[in-house]
Amino acid sequence: MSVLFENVVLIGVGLIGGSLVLDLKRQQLIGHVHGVDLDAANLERALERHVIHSASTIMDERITQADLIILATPVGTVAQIAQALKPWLNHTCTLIDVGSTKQTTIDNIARVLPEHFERFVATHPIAGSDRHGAMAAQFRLFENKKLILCPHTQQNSDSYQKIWQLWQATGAVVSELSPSEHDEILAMVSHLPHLIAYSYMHAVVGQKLGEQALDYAGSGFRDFSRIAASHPAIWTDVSFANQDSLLKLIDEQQMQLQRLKTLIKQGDAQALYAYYDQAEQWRAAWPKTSN
Ligand SMILES: NC(=O)C1=CN([C@@H]2O[C@H](COP(=O)(O)OP(=O)(O)OC[C@H]3O[C@@H](n4cnc5c(N)ncnc54)[C@H](O)[C@@H]3O)[C@@H](O)[C@H]2O)C=CC1
Ligand SMILES: O=C(O)C(=O)Cc1ccc(O)cc1
Repeated sequence: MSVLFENVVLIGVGLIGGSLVLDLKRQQLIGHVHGVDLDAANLERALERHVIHSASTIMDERITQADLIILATPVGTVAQIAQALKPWLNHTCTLIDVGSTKQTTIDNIARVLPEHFERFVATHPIAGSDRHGAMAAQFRLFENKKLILCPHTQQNSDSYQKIWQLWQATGAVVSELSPSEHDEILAMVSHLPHLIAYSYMHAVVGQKLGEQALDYAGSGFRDFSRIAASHPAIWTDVSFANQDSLLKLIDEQQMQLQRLKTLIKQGDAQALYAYYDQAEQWRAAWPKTSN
């Protein structure tokens, strides 16, 4: 495949943005990568690790040369970054994001950069970890992982096709969802699980023996709580951006816990067994249909 983009600006040189440009540079699908990040020390590490070729803590005239801009910062920063980009964007530049929620980002780009909206492609890799920053960037993070594109009504087909190709080149399995479906679905399988993991840490440590209890926790607790070590900036922004879906799901979760409480209090072993058995079957069947 020939070079897809000659001049890339990566805004947010962290786990996701850094991993994406590492793969694309290795395959020579992109040329020069200029990193922009608020954190100067993080940019130093990115330069040392050859994640990016040049770096800046501010938007400047280098943006005008970009034929691809990758937005890889927490979703709550998008409107303000779009505003800062506005004076520098050339009209043929493709703009993408990698954020965990899609609707508010699409709305913000349409509002702040209306003349550029057709060249904005909303993307979301369902891959990552609880690590963050340029030191966490790694090759092949997206291989065999799902990648969701959320096309919008004004989509420029040239930008869209190229971004599809770009993600396919990382080994990701690309599919499409509408932004609203995306946010509703990801609330269930990614966002609420993170919020529950955070809240469970509070529930445990809030107990009299809580801190001591952590010394005795095993692999089940390790698996369940790993995502509570994720960066709070990401999840604070996700919580607000996807609040409609999340608030409904929190209510639903409270009802499920209430149901458990009732079954235990009633001593209804049969109903409790059936409840666990059903969940066990759904979970056991799941990896067969997932990549
Ligand atoms: N962590 C994960 O596993 C996944 C995260 N995402 C999404 O990818 C995006 C990036 O997340 P990560 O790479 O995990 O985060 P990260 O924390 O590793 O990297 C984000 C970088 O953005 C910088 N930053 C924050 N605000 C900024 C601003 N206003 N201007 C310039 N730089 C700024 C930070 O200093 C940091 O270096 C987020 O929108 C997140 O929702 C998507 C898939 C997986
Ligand atoms: O740490 C994990 O396992 C994750 O769930 C990673 C993750 C975090 C945020 C996303 O939007 C997508 C994937």
